[in-house]
Amino acid sequence: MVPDAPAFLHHARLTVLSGPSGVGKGTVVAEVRRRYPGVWLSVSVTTRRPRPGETDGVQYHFVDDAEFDRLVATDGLLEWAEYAGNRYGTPVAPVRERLATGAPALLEIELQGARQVRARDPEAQLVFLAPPSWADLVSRLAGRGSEPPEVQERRLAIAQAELDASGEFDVVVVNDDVARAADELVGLLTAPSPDLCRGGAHE
Ligand SMILES: Nc1ncnc2c1ncn2[C@@H]1O[C@H](COP(=O)(O)OP(=O)(O)OP(=O)(O)O)[C@@H](O)[C@H]1O
Ligand SMILES: Nc1nc2c(ncn2[C@@H]2O[C@H](COP(=O)(O)O)[C@@H](O)[C@H]2O)c(=O)[nH]1
Repeated sequence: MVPDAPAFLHHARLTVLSGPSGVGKGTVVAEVRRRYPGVWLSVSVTTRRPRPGETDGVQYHFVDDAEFDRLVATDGLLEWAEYAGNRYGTPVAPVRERLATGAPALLEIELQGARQVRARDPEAQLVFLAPPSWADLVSRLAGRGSEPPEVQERRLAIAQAELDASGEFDVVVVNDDVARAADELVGLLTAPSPDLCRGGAHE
């Protein structure tokens, strides 16, 4: 039987997983959730069109520009960014509700959003997923085949800047192997926050 979540997964900490497009964030998170279905992942809103196989409300909430504008104007997003011609954002209410229960929350977002989360919540744990090499990243993005070559080029140009910023993150996990990277991410999700080790933020 697959356990719902590790018994020690009880610290209300926000973890952000970031990294260049095609590095394998979605794949590694899917492996973590296959093992532990109780690991909670925020569902972002995006103005990007769904890919074949994507379902509204599962991978993303797919919205139009007017709805995205409305969410920004009403402070409905914890963070948001424009990325390769589309907008993406994290609905704030579900994250707040999740953390209020004392359980951890995971976001899978790009660099600008990770920076915004850090500014709003300095306790958040920022994890950068890196490819073993540039050539691996290029071949993974191409091999996924979900974007035409010109969009892949645009994403790879952004990826270069994202890799340069990996030093801003608390931890860098190399996705050389999905199962191994998932092990590492589970360890990070279940690690007590440094603040809790000191005795709590609100004393
Ligand atoms: N460790 C790995 N070794 C080889 N291939 C991998 C590995 N991890 C992921 N992949 C493959 O790389 C491709 C991209 O993975 P994935 O879609 O998870 O990336 P992503 O970082 O979530 O991308 P995006 O940010 O664009 O959503 C997929 O085809 C996936 O199967
Ligand atoms: N800042 C945010 N970035 C997000 C969010 N949801 C996803 N993303 C990132 O966007 C890119 C592209 O995603 P794709 O699904 O079009 O390949 C990737 O890096 C995602 O991690 C979000 O809510 N905020």
